[in-house]
Amino acid sequence: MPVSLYASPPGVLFPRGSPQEWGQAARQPPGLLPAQCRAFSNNKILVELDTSSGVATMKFKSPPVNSLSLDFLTEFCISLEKLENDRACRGLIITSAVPRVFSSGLDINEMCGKSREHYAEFWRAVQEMWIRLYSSNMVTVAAINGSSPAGGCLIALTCDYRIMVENPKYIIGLNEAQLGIVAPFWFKDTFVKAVGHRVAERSLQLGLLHSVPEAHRIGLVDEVVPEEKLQEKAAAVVAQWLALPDHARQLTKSMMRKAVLDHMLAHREEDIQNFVNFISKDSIQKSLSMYMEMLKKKKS
Ligand SMILES: CCCCC/C=C\C/C=C\C=C\CC(=O)SCCNC(=O)CCNC(=O)[C@H](O)C(C)(C)COP(=O)(O)OP(=O)(O)OC[C@H]1O[C@@H](n2cnc3c(N)ncnc32)[C@H](O)[C@@H]1OP(=O)(O)O
Repeated sequence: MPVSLYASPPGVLFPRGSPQEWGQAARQPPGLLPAQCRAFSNNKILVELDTSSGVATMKFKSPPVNSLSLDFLTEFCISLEKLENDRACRGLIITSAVPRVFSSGLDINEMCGKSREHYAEFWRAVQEMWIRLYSSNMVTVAAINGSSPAGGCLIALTCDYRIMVENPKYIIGLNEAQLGIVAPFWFKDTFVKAVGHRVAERSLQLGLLHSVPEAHRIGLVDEVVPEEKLQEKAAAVVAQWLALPDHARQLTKSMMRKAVLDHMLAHREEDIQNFVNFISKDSIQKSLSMYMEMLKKKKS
């Protein structure tokens, strides 16, 4: 019997009315999926669950860069909840179906020129995503097949294990400072838990985006593999972790993560207010607009 880490995650988020057909298996033409495979999908995420191994693969499919918009975060949380409640699912591999990008992090458009109410709703969704993934009973592995700045890196850090594809063009890190914004305390805590205080402090203050070998060296990713080996390696890692009795692994995970999770849950409302006040400042809005301009110019 799985042990519930946080039996009923402090949900807030789910949208008024549910526009998508979420919760229904995708209507696959017969024969496309093996009998032991179930799938569900929405606009931004595809999930395939292999019921024989108990492992689901979640693929982000929101081009061009899998940015974490409010819609994306909502769909992400709904799919996590669905898997968490499915007794057939014990492990989760998170990866991208968009070439060269795992996730570009929070959608900057959600943080520019919107109302305070919108910022609060958006930030609550970001928190919810992190709470659900960080407290998940499932074994979670990030199969990072592209660049993964800021919120994208946070998703990877929140998993139990990170495997990244070796590619000289890919980068990963919490680069918030480069945008003139500040990684909140629970991003920082998650990062510190993975790489240690000194490495995290330097990386956060400088807003560093690390190459894949460097990310491996500092412990930000656990393993580096060629692209063609990624899925096989991720499956092997999940199988290794799932070989342990669920209750022992889950209680250990809960114990290791409790302090960080409790700290966040205790300061959740305050954190939303901090975010809203911070992001509403004219100077921060200007920094974000300039950053978006810079991204667009880089292309031309
Ligand atoms: C003291 C109290 C503190 C309280 C807390 C306060 C604040 C905390 C606040 C926020 C925390 C935020 C965390 C974040 O996640 S912020 C987001 C940071 N993300 C980035 O910096 C990534 C930017 N993107 C890239 O570097 C590249 O796009 C990437 C390497 C991912 C891919 O490169 P590629 O060359 O393939 O693609 P591009 O041509 O650059 O992009 C295509 C297209 O997509 C747009 N875009 C990219 N990233 C984002 C994004 N994060 N949000 C929105 N849009 C994005 C890009 O502008 C291009 O658009 P277009 O030109 O085609 O229209």
